[in-house]
Amino acid sequence: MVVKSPLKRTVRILLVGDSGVGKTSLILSLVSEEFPENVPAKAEEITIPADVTPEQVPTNIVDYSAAEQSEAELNEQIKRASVVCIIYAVDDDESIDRITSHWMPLIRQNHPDTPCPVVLVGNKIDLVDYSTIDGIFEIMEEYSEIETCIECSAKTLKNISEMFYYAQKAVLHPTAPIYSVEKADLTEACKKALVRIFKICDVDSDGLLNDIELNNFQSRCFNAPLQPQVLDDVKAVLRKNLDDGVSHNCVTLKGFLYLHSLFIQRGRNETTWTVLRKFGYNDNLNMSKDYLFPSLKVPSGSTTELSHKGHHFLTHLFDRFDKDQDRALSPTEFEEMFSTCPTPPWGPDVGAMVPTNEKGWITYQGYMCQWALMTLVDLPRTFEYLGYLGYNVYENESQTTAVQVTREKKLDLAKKQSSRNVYQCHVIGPSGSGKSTLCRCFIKTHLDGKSLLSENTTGTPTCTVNTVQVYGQEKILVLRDINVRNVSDPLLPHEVHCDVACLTYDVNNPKSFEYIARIYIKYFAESKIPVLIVACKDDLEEVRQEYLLQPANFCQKYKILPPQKFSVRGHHKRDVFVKLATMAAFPPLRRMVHMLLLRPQPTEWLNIFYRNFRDFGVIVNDTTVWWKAGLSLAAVTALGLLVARVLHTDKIR
Ligand SMILES: Nc1nc2c(ncn2[C@@H]2O[C@H](COP(=O)(O)OP(=O)(O)OP(=O)(O)O)[C@@H](O)[C@H]2O)c(=O)[nH]1
Ligand SMILES: Nc1nc2c(ncn2[C@@H]2O[C@H](COP(=O)(O)OP(=O)(O)OP(=O)(O)O)[C@@H](O)[C@H]2O)c(=O)[nH]1
Ligand SMILES: [Ca+2]
Ligand SMILES: [Ca+2]
Repeated sequence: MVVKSPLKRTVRILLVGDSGVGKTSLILSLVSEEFPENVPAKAEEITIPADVTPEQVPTNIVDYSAAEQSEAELNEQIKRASVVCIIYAVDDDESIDRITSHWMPLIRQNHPDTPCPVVLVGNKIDLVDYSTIDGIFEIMEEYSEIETCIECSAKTLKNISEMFYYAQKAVLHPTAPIYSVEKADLTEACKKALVRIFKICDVDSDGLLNDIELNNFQSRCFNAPLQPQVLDDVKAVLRKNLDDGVSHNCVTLKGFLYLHSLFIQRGRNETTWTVLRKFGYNDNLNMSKDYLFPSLKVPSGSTTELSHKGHHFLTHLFDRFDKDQDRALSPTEFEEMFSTCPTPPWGPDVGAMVPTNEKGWITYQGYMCQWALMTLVDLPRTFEYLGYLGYNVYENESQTTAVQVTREKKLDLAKKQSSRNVYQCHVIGPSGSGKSTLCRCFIKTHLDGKSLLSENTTGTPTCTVNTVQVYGQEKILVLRDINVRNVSDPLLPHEVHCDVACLTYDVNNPKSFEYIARIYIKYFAESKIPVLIVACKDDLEEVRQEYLLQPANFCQKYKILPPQKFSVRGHHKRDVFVKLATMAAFPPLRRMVHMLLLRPQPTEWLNIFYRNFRDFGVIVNDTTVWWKAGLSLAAVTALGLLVARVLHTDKIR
């Protein structure tokens, strides 16, 4: 698939100029390829089909005649035109003076916002043996929207098709936005765009484009490789004209910019424009909305994750910019990576949300988690940044291929397993029960319990993201700390809705369980959302909860997994996260049927498992059902994980 360039759909060429200069004759000469002796005052509007025009764009040619049209009609036509050709007769000085005294002001007046490109056409050169071009150049300097001038003759047909070609080009590849004739240099906006393009093409980020990078650039933009001879010629031109256009046999940024100004000076604007459009720029040299925000339909109940391609692209990007290969991005590496974007996609506070190294620099894992989170909660932003980073150019397709839309949740539920890789877990519990600490533990794997507790936690974000292994497969879990101000405040639907809920209480606080018991009964007991109750601060003394049921009994009554003990000072802090991710990945198993044995002899769990089944009169089925997680039995045991037997939920209900 080739990325569609945001070209204008039709080109509308309007011919204006004083009476008798030859407008109608020019149009009819073009169409009939011979000079018509007798012409009407005004030619009918002509449409040239795309395939016979040099730029493959349908083109309308519109005549104007003062004899047939009012001032108002003329203004209307000027407004509708995508380019205006002002025709003068080379033998008529009056018609030349009128370019500046009448026509240019009239055109400007009708295009107050964005200038309309203009082509100056001197007709009837068959009548004189001099050129008017010198005087015309002066006018061109005065009006930047005048793209070109040309002298021609309707009578001898000289430069007739060229005139219409230039008009078409003036619309499709205008000079004014990219090159300042006055300064004889690229415009600032064009330079900025080309610098970004240079950086994206500079795959090894050494500030130079080597032959391979140049070739890739050429193939991507023009769908054809550079001939080796052409490469040498290009470098020879640079060496001849610039001191530092070539370095180590590679093209420098300065050389790259110089080449573009050379193309434009030679009238080859289309070369530069093709490059700019390929990299997403519109006619105003902004990155176009269509390019940055492709549309992708996401049914409700589905989520968005990075596809294999997206993952691959971002991994490659990371490797490119992790210059010292320490698997983390230093501030400089981070800045370099996002230098092709208007601003970085996330700020320095990201360290509080995803894994970092000891220095607080985002690790590869943290970086991928951050992208996963963005793709989940703010897909347009993922598209936008992939666009800035050059995904479309590298892959030669739209950013939508970097993302996959997951199957609707109800299908996951029906199939009793999920195809997703990213899950959302809501952490809910009374104030002080240890929610924030739990979330911090999730990402600060390099800190011990003591440092975790002593860390200054003000401004703790509501989200933490990390990877978790579920049966040997890497899943991403997003923990969202649901801050409830008052115990009596109701939870909003978006605070309830998630893939798994983690309800926390403080074993040391007798009043803390009641809150989550009520939350469970009110919001989760009847829902399909799996719930894990977490007994926090397990290192402190466990006290009796002031509630009609003690936590373990409560779980039994509601047929949910028994409370998972957790302490920042504990040794197996990750168990809780693995359990949450597993429950999210296998949603129908919200009742305790689903067991995950984390270490070879976690007899405690195994016992509870069987005991619970006995308690509820469930017959334990002996056949072991292995999840189709793509893992063989051997692989699972080799990983030290044991998947327990599973019963169909239906049997318990
Ligand atoms: N010698 C010469 N005569 C031309 C040329 N082009 C047009 N003419 C003549 O100039 C006269 C005016 O031409 P038109 O095509 O009617 O000019 P126009 O600009 O359409 O004029 P209005 O319709 O009055 O606005 C006619 O007699 C044409 O034959 C040319 O290239 N060379
Ligand atoms: N001993 C011990 N103290 C803990 C543990 N977890 C958290 N704490 C302490 O308990 C207090 C509350 O912990 P937080 O994580 O802030 O609790 P929270 O649920 O986020 O509270 P709010 O933000 O008010 O809703 C803090 O002083 C923590 O240091 C733990 O495992 N053991
Ligand atoms: Ca006419
Ligand atoms: Ca690094």
